[in-house]
Amino acid sequence: MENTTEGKWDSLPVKLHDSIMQTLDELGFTHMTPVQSACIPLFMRNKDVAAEAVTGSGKTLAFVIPIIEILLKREDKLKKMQVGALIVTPTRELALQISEVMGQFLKKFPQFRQILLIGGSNPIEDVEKFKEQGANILIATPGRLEDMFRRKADGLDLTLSVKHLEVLVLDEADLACDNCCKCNIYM
Ligand SMILES: Nc1ncnc2c1ncn2[C@@H]1O[C@H](COP(=O)(O)OP(=O)(O)OP(=O)(O)O)[C@@H](O)[C@H]1O
Repeated sequence: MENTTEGKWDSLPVKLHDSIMQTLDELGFTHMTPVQSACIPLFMRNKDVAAEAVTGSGKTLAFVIPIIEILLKREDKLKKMQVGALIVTPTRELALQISEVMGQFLKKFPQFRQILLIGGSNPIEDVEKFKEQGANILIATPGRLEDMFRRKADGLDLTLSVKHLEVLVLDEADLACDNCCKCNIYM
């Protein structure tokens, strides 16, 4: 990537976990992109962050890394059905991409489970998967997410699971709100 001019990862004011540094090394990502060096320190100090950056500027890692760091720093470890982070993204393709990146990093953190909740499959399969494997990080498109909140009768109480939420990411929020007529967010 061309635009990785913002210093090495170890120049961040907060030290990243060794396993994250190792994964970055394996990926060959020696330097941060501007959006990463701007967002990661704020995120890790639990600030609200709104970032606007062009496609391909490395936004995904700017929230994937802090999510893992924030969940690692929790005093009460997340249990199987406790969701600590929710990423909402407008398209299935974006959700898949984020899940792949998250998966690369979670290989070294087997204590965390992620689940991808997107349309195009039978929602009952998602309910069963969630109940069976649990999930601490949700990556979802809005429609399927809303569906999952209505599955108490099928044995999934998502409202209860998200009581432990620490991080909410609205990826491509402008696009999501352009497409969405179900909520009261106006931009
Ligand atoms: N620090 C880095 N060094 C080198 N490559 C990187 C770095 N961060 C991300 N990349 C790579 O750059 C590409 C674009 O990153 P990413 O998909 O996160 O961008 P984005 O801003 O989220 O794009 P989009 O708006 O399309 O979602 C990916 O292939 C990713 O692996």
